[in-house]
Amino acid sequence: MPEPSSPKPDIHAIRLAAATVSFKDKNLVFDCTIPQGASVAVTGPSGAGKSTLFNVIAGFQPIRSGSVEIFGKDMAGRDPAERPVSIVFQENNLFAHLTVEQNVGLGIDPSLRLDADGRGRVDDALSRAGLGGFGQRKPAQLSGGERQRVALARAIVRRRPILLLDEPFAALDPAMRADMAALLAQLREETNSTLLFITHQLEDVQRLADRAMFIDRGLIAFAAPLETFLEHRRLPALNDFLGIDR
Ligand SMILES: Nc1ncnc2c1ncn2[C@@H]1O[C@H](COP(=O)(O)OP(=O)(O)OP(=O)(O)O)[C@@H](O)[C@H]1O
Repeated sequence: MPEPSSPKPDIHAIRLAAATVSFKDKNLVFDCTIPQGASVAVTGPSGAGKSTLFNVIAGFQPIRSGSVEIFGKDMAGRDPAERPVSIVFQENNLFAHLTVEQNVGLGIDPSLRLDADGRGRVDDALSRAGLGGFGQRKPAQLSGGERQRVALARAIVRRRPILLLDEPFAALDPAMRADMAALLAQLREETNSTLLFITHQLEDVQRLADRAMFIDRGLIAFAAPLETFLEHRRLPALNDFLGIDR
C-alpha cells in the first residue's frame, strides 16, 4: 500500500480541465480546481453528473478528452488503486459474510493477511468511526448508519489524502447526520485530507463545507467558497436548492 503523499501547499489537490465523459446520448464536461485541505460540497439535481464527477476523479470513469490532475500529476493511464483517492460509494458495498473488522481490513490488503501494524490500523479506524467493540459483528447486525461508518473506516485505513463520499448522510436520521458531519470534520482536521461529499441537503453544506459546487446538466455550473456560493442568485436551479423564492 502506498504511504500518503506529502502534498505541497502551493499545489492543488485536484484540477480538472475540460475532463469530458461521453455517454451514448450526452457529454459531461468538468472544469474545476480544488485546493488541498478543502471540504467541498458537491450539489445539483438528480442525474446532473455528481457521481460521474467522483468516478472521473477516482479513475473508475474514463475520460474521452481533457485532463485530471491530482497534486500536480496527470492521472492519465492510472488505475483507481494507483490514485491518492478513496471513494465511499452510496451503497457502501460491505461484504455480508465478513465481519466488520475484515471489511475494514480489506482497505489494507484484499487478501486480508494483516500484520500487527495492519490490525492496529483497523482498530484505530474503527474507534475513530465510533465503532469500537463492533469488530466481530457482521454487516446485517448493524444499523444503516453504522454500516456507513464501516465503509468510512475502510476508507480511513487506506490513508489516501483525498476522500470522496457519495451521499454519506443519505441513510442517516438527523442526529446521526450531525454525528457523521462531526466525525468527518474531525477526520479532515487530523489528517489534513481533502474532502468532497455529495449531498442534496443545504444543511449538510452549511455544516461541513468550506467550498461548494453546483452541477447542472453535466457541467459544473458554479463553484465557490461557501459564503459566495450561498449568496449566489444567478442560477435558477441553484436558487431552488438554496430555497430562494424566485
Ligand atoms: N454508465 C453510464 N452509461 C450511460 N449513462 C450514464 C452512465 N452513468 C451515468 N449516466 C448518466 O449520466 C448522467 C449523470 O449521472 P450521475 O449518476 O453522475 O448523476 P448524479 O448527479 O450523481 O445523480 P443522483 O443525484 O441521482 O445520484 C445521468 O443522466 C445518468 O443517467
